[in-house]
Amino acid sequence: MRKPPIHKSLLNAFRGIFFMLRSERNFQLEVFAFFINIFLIFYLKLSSFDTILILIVCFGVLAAEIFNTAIEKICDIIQPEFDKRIGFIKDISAGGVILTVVLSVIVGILVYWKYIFV
Ligand SMILES: Nc1ncnc2c1ncn2[C@@H]1O[C@H](COP(=O)(O)OP(=O)(O)OP(=O)(O)O)[C@@H](O)[C@H]1O
Repeated sequence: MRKPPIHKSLLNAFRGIFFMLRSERNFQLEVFAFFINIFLIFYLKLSSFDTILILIVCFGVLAAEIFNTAIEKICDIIQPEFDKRIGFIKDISAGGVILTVVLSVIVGILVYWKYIFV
């Protein structure tokens, strides 16, 4: 298959993100949390280093959610019926998202602590 031009590939990728925004509740919540962080970055005047830390963990969670959803969709195509193995794969995939969320909470507490309480 011929490779699509770069602008077409970008368009496809953004369509994927739009699909996530429209249909995935967890992703919507994580995008909401992302905008709260953007607000806090400006409101608390975070340093460049802390801003980068917050942005890395925010985008990490969003990317993990997207990969998790992709894995779930593939699972649903491969096996629409109940299957313990599919359940296990989906649980593992969801576990990956949880890990990124835990990291983001830890980083969030350590970063914002300095600006709010110190
Ligand atoms: N085909 C299946 N066979 C067995 N268990 C399944 C199957 N589909 C889903 N499950 C179980 O239900 C859970 C939720 O799966 P579902 O596809 O509904 O994802 P979801 O509600 O979008 O979850 P998430 O919040 O992780 O995005 C899975 O983690 C798994 O334990």
